[in-house]
Amino acid sequence: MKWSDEAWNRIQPVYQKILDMDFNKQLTDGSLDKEKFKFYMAQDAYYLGEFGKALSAISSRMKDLDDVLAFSNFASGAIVVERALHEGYFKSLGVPDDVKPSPTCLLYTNFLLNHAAYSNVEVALAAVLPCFWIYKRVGDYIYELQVATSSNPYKEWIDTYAGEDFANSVNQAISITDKLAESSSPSQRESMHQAFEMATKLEWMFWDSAFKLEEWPV
Ligand SMILES: Cc1ncc(CN)c(N)n1
Repeated sequence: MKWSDEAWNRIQPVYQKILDMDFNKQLTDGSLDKEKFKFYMAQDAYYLGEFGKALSAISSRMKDLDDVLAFSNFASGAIVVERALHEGYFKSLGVPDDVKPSPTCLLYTNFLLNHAAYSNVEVALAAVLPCFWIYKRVGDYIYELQVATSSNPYKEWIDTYAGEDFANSVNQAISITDKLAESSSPSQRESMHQAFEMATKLEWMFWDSAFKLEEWPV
């Protein structure tokens, strides 16, 4: 069985919880409170900048030049989206440019940067993979359900992750991760699973923190 098939099976309980989240249900039917979406957008812009740096660090650690190029393209793609959020949603929603990360956002981005810098590269790949794969699956799921209510104010955001370009990046990231997993030892493959599962939980926490408008306790 491919590493990615095993990984996807192992995260099913958390993935189902993600589909069931109020944030995603309300985004789908368009009833999500604007403040929550605004909070999410601001945090996501911070997240994407740090995610771009993690992808860039991973790119520099790859051996195969095609993989260096792929991760370097993913990194620039993340930063292009971050810039577009500032130009688009930040202006239309009135989000200030200097976003301070929430506790969950900081936890998640530091988790990714830490793996990108210090873990074996295949584990670093497994840590960033949910950022691609879960968004693709959740994006497709929301897209399918929202068609009936095309007046949804969040339609533009929903369309972003249901597009073909993103699908190609996701498939490429999965197959590079599988390739590295094939030449990894059983214990390295297990470390990859643990990083993948932890990042999946952090994805859940990221949506949850936006729904709660999470603040620093002190
Ligand atoms: C938190 C989060 N995770 C993943 C993605 C998709 N790259 C995102 N925009 N934001």
